[in-house]
Amino acid sequence: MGSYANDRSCQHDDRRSLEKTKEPVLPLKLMPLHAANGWLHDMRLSSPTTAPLMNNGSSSGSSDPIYRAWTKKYPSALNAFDQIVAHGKGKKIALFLDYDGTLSPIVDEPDNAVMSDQMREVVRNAALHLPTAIISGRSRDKVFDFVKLTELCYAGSHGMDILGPVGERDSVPEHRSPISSNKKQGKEAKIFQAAPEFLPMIDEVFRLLIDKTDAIDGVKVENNKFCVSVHYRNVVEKEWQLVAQCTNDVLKLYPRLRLTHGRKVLEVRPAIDWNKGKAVEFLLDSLGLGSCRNVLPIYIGDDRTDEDAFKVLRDDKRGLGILVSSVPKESHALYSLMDPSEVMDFLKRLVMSKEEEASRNK
Ligand SMILES: O=P(O)(O)OC[C@H]1O[C@H](O[C@H]2O[C@H](CO)[C@@H](O)[C@H](O)[C@H]2O)[C@H](O)[C@@H](O)[C@@H]1O
Repeated sequence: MGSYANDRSCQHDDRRSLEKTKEPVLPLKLMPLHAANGWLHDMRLSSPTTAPLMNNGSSSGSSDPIYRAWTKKYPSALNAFDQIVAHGKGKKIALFLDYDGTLSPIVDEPDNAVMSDQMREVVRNAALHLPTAIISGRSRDKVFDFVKLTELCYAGSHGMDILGPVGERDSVPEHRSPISSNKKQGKEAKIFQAAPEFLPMIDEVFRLLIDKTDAIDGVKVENNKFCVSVHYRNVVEKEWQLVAQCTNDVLKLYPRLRLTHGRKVLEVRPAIDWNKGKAVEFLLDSLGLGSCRNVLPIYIGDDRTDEDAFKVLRDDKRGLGILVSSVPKESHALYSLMDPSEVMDFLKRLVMSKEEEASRNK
C-alpha cells in the first residue's frame, strides 16, 4: 500500500480552512523563532490538571478576586440560572455536551477518564427530557464506551463522525453525505462522516507519531479515528519542545492535515472546514430543529475546540455556550461553570425546570 504522505489532493480546501483557523503549520525547523515560541507558548497555556495556586496559596476559583471579576463577563450559569430559563421559556432546549473536562474530570491518563455513575444518571435523565448529543475529540466508539447511554446522539473525532437520529438533513451539503444505517449502539440511527477518505492517512500518521515520539518519556499517542492526539501531560516541561518538533516533523509530510491545541494535547486532524460548530448545526438539522425559532441550543464544553460551537451559537444569536473552567479564559461562551460537578448541578436544575414548566402547561 502506498503512503499518504505529501498527498496534496484537495489542497484548495485545505488552504481555505487553514486560513480560517490560523493554526501554525510550518515545520518548527523552518519557523521563525517567534512562531516556534508561539507553539510552545500555546502548549504552556493549555490547562493545568488543577487550578493554579494564587499568591496567597489558595487555588483559583470563586474565592479568587480575579476569577470573580472574570465571572462578571462570563456569569456562572448556576447564578444566572433564572435568566437562562427565562430565555428558554416555551422553547425546546437542545443540549450539546463535550466529554473530557465537562462530564468527566481531567485526569493524567486518558484511558482513566471515566464518568461517575451519578453523572451518567443525570445525563440519561437530561436526554429523556431534551434532545441531547455528546460531541467529543475522542473517537465515537471510545466516548460511547465511557458514557454507555443509548438515549443520545454521539459525535466523535471533533464532530467528524456522527451517530445521529434518523431525521431530516436537507441542509447537509451533498458531497458530505456518506450516511449509513447503524444498529450497533442499541437503536436504528444514521452515521455521518465528514471526511471518511482520511481514515488510512490518519492510521499512517498514528503509527508514525508513535515511532517518532517513542523515546520521549510520558508521551502518549491516541488514535481517535479521524484525528490523532499527542498527549504531553505526563512529559517533563523541558521536553515539550521535542514533542512539538516530532509532531511537526510528521505533520509537514501531510499537507492535508493540520494541528490544533487542546488541554496538554496536540491534535492532528484533517484540514477540512468541519468542526464541533458544524457538528452542532448538522445535529440540529438532523433532529429537525435546524430552522425552528422556538429552539434554544445550549452547548457546554471546556476546551479550545468547543469554541467553534460557542461561536456558531453566539454569532447566530441562536443559542448559548457555557464554558467549563476554573481559571479565567477568553471565550465565545456567554456563561461559565467551574467544573464537572457544577455541570451536573446545572443539568439537574435544567431538567427540573423543564419538568415544572411541562406540569404548569398541562
Ligand atoms: O472534546 P473532548 O471530549 O473534551 O476531548 C478532547 C480530548 O480529551 C481527552 O484528553 C483530555 O482529557 C484527558 C483525560 O482527562 C487528559 O489526560 C488529557 O490531558 C486531555 O487533553 C482525550 O484523551 C483526547 O483524545 C481528546 O481529544
